[in-house]
Amino acid sequence: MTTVPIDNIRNFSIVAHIDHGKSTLADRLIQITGGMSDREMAGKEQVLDSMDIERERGITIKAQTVRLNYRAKDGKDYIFNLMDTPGHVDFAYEVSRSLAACEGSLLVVDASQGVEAQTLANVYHALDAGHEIVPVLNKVDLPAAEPDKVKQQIEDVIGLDASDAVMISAKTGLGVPDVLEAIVTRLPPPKGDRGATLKALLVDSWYDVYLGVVVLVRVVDGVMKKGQRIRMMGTGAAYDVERVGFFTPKMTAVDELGPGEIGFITAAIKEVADTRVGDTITDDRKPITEMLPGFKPAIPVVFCGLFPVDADDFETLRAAMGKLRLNDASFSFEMETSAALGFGFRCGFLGLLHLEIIQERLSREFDLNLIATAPSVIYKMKLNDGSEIEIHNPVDMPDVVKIAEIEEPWIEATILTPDEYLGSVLKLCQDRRGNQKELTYVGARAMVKYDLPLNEVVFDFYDRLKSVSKGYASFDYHLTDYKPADLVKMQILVNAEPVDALSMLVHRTRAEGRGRAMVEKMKELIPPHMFVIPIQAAIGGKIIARETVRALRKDVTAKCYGGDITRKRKLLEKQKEGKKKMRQFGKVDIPQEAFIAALKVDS
Ligand SMILES: Nc1nc2c(ncn2[C@@H]2O[C@H](COP(=O)(O)OP(=O)(O)OP(=O)(O)O)[C@@H](O)[C@H]2O)c(=O)[nH]1
Repeated sequence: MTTVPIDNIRNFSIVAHIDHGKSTLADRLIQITGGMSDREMAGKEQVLDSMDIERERGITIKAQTVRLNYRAKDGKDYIFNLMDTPGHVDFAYEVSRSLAACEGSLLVVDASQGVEAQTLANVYHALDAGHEIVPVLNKVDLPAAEPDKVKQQIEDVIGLDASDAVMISAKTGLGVPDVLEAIVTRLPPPKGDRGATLKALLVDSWYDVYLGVVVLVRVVDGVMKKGQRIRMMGTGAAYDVERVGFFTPKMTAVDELGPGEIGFITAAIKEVADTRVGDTITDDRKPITEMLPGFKPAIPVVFCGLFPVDADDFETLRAAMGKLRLNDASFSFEMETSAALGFGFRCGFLGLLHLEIIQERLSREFDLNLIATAPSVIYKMKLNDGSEIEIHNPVDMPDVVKIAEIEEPWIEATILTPDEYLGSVLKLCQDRRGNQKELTYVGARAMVKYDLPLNEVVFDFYDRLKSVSKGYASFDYHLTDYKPADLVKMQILVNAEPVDALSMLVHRTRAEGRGRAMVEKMKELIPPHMFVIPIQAAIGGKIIARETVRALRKDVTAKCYGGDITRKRKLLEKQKEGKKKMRQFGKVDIPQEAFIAALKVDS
């Protein structure tokens, strides 16, 4: 294999709002440049995030890269490294680190939809990474496409020159060859010195069942070779490189990667945790002294407890979480016990979507039936003795008399919505204690910026936003700072006993509404017992809402008149099955649905 001159390399990402056609375009580029045969492509839509790769890679949110060969109109051969980036707000961190390995981005905007919240968020990440950007208007085959309007939006809202935007239909293939030429002529090649000592960026790493830990690298200077002894500067660990290669998207082995190239290496690295994303890799024998800028670690911001419905599943749950964590260092968990729910885990996530993905995978792939407690954010508490603590589980909150001040995290949210839903969107943000910062228009759509407490967003904000805007509003956010807040710990008492899994920190002004909604939901879902069950919401000793489940004597076998014994047994079996989905709490059986419903209520 001949080495390619650095000037003939182009490293780029595709940034877009969800559904604007990023994966479809990536597939087209792979197909045209011959990265996969038509047969391989057929029936395998969306190569970049297809289910098999998702399975192989363990998790869809991981960035990955594909190398493409392209002979341009100038007659020269180019190498493209196309780096995939996740689209969702929770993974902004992963987007930034993928972008750090490239010099340019294709900004894909659906010409029938226009600029959306994540178009903005992602393009700003690309600009922050110093990228050259080529705007691409997709879906021009649709009758509703309005490319001229969308070009204007890109200029007005983002401030990018869109006069040379490439017009394409990733679906039909129209205009896609122009994208390939634009990559060559409008994106810059990487810079790097082949003769210098090895300096490479550790972009990502994951566990592969056959190869062990695979590390994705971007070589900046020098050459990464098979057999070379490398050193990870951040951790200080040294390894002998065993394999070097790239993805086409199939794994292809080579002897070396030169400056500007992106590919993978394997070495005898035991665990993904031994690699630090953003670390600088150098030659162990003559190490460089200055590290690359690196990244801030992704820190969990949303926490919740996950408990198996069936206590016997605890070990299975622990093993399943361990497996998921292998390829997702931003997911954290530690053991937790709850009087109501038994043994489980306190888990940390990058955001609500991340939480949903993990929960969904635990139940789908590991067949686990789980109860999740109310999501919580990290609160900072200043205590009267001058110390400061961080609380991410309401159960750990110290006695109120010891607390001098509580601070909660705030976010800045950007929401784009068609004008007709603006009123409802503003009301939703206002109800969630938001402060409006800006209201402008992007074509016919309103763009609002709100400061919101993260604590109010973790409670079904996405769902509410979608429902009040009939799915048309788009949303993006980033954390800003901590602000003092008048928060109280609200408890739910069933039969006069607090259910720890349902305690939460809420703003004082919102406590009564939420407490009322929760007890009402619980009342509907707790079946009548042989005694009266009071359900109360309380702050400290003060009851703020109350409902009562009336008593009922329920004899399921009474109907059988003592006659048919098999029928009687069947009924008892059935009742036992029903019981399995219940949590025994004191003398009361609370069905799993009651926990879920109580935590989902909106007030
Ligand atoms: N009509 C038309 N539909 C397209 C075009 N490009 C993509 N689509 C469709 O738009 C939908 C979204 O495309 P994707 O490629 O999955 O979008 P994405 O941006 O990768 O979305 P995520 O993977 O969710 O981030 C799919 O149903 C595609 O078939 C196009 O040029 N024209």
